[in-house]
Amino acid sequence: MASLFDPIQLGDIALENRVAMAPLTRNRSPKAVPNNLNVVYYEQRATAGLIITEGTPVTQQGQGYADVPGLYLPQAIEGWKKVTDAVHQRGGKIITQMWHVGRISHTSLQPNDGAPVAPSALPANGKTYIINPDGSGAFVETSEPRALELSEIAGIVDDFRKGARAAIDAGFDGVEIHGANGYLIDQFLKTGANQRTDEYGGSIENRARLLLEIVEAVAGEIGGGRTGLRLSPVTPANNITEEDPQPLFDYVAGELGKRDLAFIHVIEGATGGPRDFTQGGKPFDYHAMKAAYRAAGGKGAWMVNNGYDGESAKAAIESGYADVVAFGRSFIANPDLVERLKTGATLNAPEVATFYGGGAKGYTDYPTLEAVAAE
Ligand SMILES: C=C(C(=O)O)c1ccccc1
Repeated sequence: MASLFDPIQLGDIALENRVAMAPLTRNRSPKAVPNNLNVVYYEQRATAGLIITEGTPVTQQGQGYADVPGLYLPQAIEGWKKVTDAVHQRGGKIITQMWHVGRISHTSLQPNDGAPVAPSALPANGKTYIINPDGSGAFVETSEPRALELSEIAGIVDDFRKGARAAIDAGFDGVEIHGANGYLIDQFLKTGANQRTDEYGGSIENRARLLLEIVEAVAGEIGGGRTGLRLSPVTPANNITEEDPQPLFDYVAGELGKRDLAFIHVIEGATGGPRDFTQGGKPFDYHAMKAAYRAAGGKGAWMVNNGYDGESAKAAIESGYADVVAFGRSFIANPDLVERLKTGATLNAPEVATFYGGGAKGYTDYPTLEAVAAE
């Protein structure tokens, strides 16, 4: 029976333990370039079995929030090299989450102040975070999106392929494709945001087409053994809705099972909220989704996330349901989370007020057990 602290092979990536750091947006990389403070933050958390970086847009069009790091500027790749070197020197493993926000953006963040793009011209009626000309930060309404032309879609698929190559050039051990939380790929998957009438809309097969094309392009570029994918079947994040998630995600899981991937990362319930959240009026069966993946030949690790603590994480691994458990807020506040879970030590409480934006406070100043003992 496996334990949360046993090593595991995630495709081509060997992990020391099964505790992953979930992707966490922190808005601390001005001009989309990773900086030395980011290096310290990730290095501090290198004892994670796997670090998944914050969402990292593959293009400026894919950027939806101020001060998030990208994969599309040469100086950003140089910045990421410092991060990956530091984590590797501590013996850690790190991948980046490749992101396209779709409609969750604002004209001020878009190329030529243009409209954000989406499967259909349906606004998210949500909020995003921008930096005003005077340097002050502000949450604003997301801008009205425009529907992507059919002729534009191949270019977005290629942007993910190029992003994956850039990630490997920056020293990452692999990538996670961000297919969750109401961003572009999730917008195409779900009926609440996708009302296209071409081959990317309507049927489940058509709505899953973009996701599968991106998976194939990325795995084709860097190898499936260094490619993972994050999905969120029922989340309401960014006002995304789906009228019948089970058949959609059983189909997606079955199609992914036919492709070589290192892992599938599933957010259970509402992101950062209730695990029993549902859409379409009935409970979602995550075990059925995993069974569809394995039945189709899927050999990638099964990573789970959302509201896990030490005990429920250990149970999920020891039962054989999950192979890896990803922790978000706990890693914000506990750089040495693995040690704390192993020893049953009390966890630092995360300070929500400093989650997004700012500097070292609430980012690199959380104490480790070692630091407290040395006081
Ligand atoms: C990348 C995010 C996600 O996946 O939900 C995100 C973005 C902004 C704030 C919190 C989370």
